[in-house]
Amino acid sequence: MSSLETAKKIAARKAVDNHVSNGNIVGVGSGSTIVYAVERLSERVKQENLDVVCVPTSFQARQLILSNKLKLSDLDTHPEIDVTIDGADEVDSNLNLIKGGGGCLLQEKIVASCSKSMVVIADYTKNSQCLGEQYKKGIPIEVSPLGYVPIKNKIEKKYGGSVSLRMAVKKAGPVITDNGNFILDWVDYKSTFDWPNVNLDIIQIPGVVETGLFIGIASKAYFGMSDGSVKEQITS
Ligand SMILES: O=C[C@H](O)[C@H](O)[C@H](O)COP(=O)(O)O
Repeated sequence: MSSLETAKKIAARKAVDNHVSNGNIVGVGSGSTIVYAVERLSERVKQENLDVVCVPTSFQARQLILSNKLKLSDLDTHPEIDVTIDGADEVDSNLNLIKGGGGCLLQEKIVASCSKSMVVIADYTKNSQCLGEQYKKGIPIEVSPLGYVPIKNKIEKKYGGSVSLRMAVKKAGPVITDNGNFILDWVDYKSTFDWPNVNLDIIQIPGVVETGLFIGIASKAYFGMSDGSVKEQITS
């Protein structure tokens, strides 16, 4: 296993061990790091006979829950979640996040917003001082297909940088999210922006469904480090 995968795994396992207990409703994030968390959760459920219910944040998360034989639920049945564990593309020093590199940001944000706490799991490359310092693929913005060109133009005109439609790799055409929307990726923005205000402003543009900026949502992050240790970060 590469040092990056080991870092993801140790962060994920520690978060599950520290934050999940018997009777919990757990929000299950998306991406590659969450795979290790679900594996650990499944181990603990078997070993400790835990009664845990899982609410997915994506089609991928749903499949992971099912393939690990965990109890699957949804927000209709469990609108209040004890803890959501999820990955991130970048985490700044205030625990503000960029998410949505895998296109799952909308459901992730809804589930996180229904949770008493959101715990982030990531490898050491995701840990930064300010957003945009490490992650160069841009801030994902989920939009209604009808409005993607005017939304792109409005963001570029007001804030600069460059906004592009995310294209699929194994299909000729755009990426379609689990919710039937498009994803715009915004690069070359100023890393010194006032992110809470920029986020609120972008969400106001008609046709914007959600942004991958998670501001003031996460309460703790676990970073797997290259030396095999796990760094814990909380909000100040
Ligand atoms: O859309 C994807 C999600 O926001 C992921 O949680 C995020 O991209 C981090 O993924 P990974 O754990 O693969 O780095």
